[in-house]
Amino acid sequence: MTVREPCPWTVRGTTAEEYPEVARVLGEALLLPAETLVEHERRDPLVEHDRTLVALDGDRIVGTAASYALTLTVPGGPRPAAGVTGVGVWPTRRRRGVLTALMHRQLADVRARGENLAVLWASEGGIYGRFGYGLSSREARITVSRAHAALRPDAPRDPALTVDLCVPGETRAALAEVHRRTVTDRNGRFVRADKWWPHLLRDDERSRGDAGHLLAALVTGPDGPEGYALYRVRHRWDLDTPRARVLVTEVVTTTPAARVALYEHLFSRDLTVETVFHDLPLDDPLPDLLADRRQAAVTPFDGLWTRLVDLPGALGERAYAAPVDVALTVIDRCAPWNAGTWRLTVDDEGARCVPDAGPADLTVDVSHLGAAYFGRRPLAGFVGAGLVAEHTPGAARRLDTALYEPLEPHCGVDF
Ligand SMILES: CC(=O)SCCNC(=O)CCNC(=O)[C@H](O)C(C)(C)COP(=O)(O)OP(=O)(O)OC[C@H]1O[C@@H](n2cnc3c(N)ncnc32)[C@H](O)[C@@H]1OP(=O)(O)O
Repeated sequence: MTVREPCPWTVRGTTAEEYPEVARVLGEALLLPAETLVEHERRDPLVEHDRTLVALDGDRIVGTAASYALTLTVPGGPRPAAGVTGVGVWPTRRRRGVLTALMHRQLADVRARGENLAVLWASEGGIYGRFGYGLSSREARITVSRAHAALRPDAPRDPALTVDLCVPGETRAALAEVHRRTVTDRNGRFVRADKWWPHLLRDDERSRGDAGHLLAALVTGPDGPEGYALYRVRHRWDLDTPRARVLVTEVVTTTPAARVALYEHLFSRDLTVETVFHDLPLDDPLPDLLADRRQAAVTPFDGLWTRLVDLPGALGERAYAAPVDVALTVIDRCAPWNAGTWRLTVDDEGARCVPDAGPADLTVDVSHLGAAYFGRRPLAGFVGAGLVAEHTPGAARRLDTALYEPLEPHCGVDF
């Protein structure tokens, strides 16, 4: 894939005072009311203005790109990462290189901050590959009809657990505690700083849509909270027949029994016909817990895109499932410091990635290494597609074995 040369747009940082103008461009780009963005930000600040970039046409802002400083779970544990967000270009300035200019500057800034990775949720699948991002996770929407929601008799149940229905804002400390204990359970999750909660628990008319209030089902055991589910009920009657739906935005648990207690609570709401889990891990245990696993309708969707900002740093700070010694020629058109041949060695002394004179075992675009980073999108698949060149037979499989992670990644929060 070709990448434009960075175009001569001026890109600079911005300030909190300038946010209404940033929101004007971003809102128009994302088809959101700018005043809503500004109002949310005024009430519950989330934007990191010192990490927000704008592109200028004269003195007018025509493009924006921002990021959050995240502590992201990756194979081996939590690491600093840039959570890229707030990307938008004014409609009459598109396809003239504004985004390209923003992406180049942002990559350089992220690298200068010492963050080896950047991740994002893409509005469209065709945008970010050219900038070195690869789709690294798939998440799932799972729908279960109430008529077929019985769980297996041997699903783990704990009579010591209680489930209570709470106002989310009033039980935020318990939710945060449960989330904190589970953040390293899955790659792709990030430590949820306090400022995220008002956004995730927002319950105004806009966030409700045509559904009811946000509810928190909290599971508590003898030693305190063990899990929660956030959900709304969308009420419907079809003549004299109730047809409400339970819409679940998050399920977080510290034990299998707490998870079962929450599923049984969600499936037990009278007057409902089905439960829709908007974002679960692709390998969530829910289907296996059903008496008939085929009754779970699983729809995968794209999760995080990952970018190795500093390639030797990102590969060197990751944990591996097996030893490996492989030479990679890396193509990186946006981050020239990554381009060239590198030797990745994983042995008893740990992992290191250093420049190498070659010859290479594989030639790979940095976006495919980003896709493979969470250990669930094998490079062998890209070799099969003709997108990664394998010069040493078996090299991709050996690297995949080292990169392998047993669980699917799951971020769960579209930022
Ligand atoms: C992490 C997030 O915030 S995701 C949200 C992203 N924002 C949006 O979707 C808002 C609506 N869209 C926009 O604002 C703009 O169209 C953007 C930001 C997607 C692209 O901005 P532009 O300034 O037009 O991009 P730019 O001109 O730098 O294009 C670079 C290349 O990407 C391609 N490209 C740009 N947008 C798209 C797209 N949506 N789909 C496929 N290719 C695209 C261009 O064709 C160009 O290709 P080329 O170099 O081969 O000619």
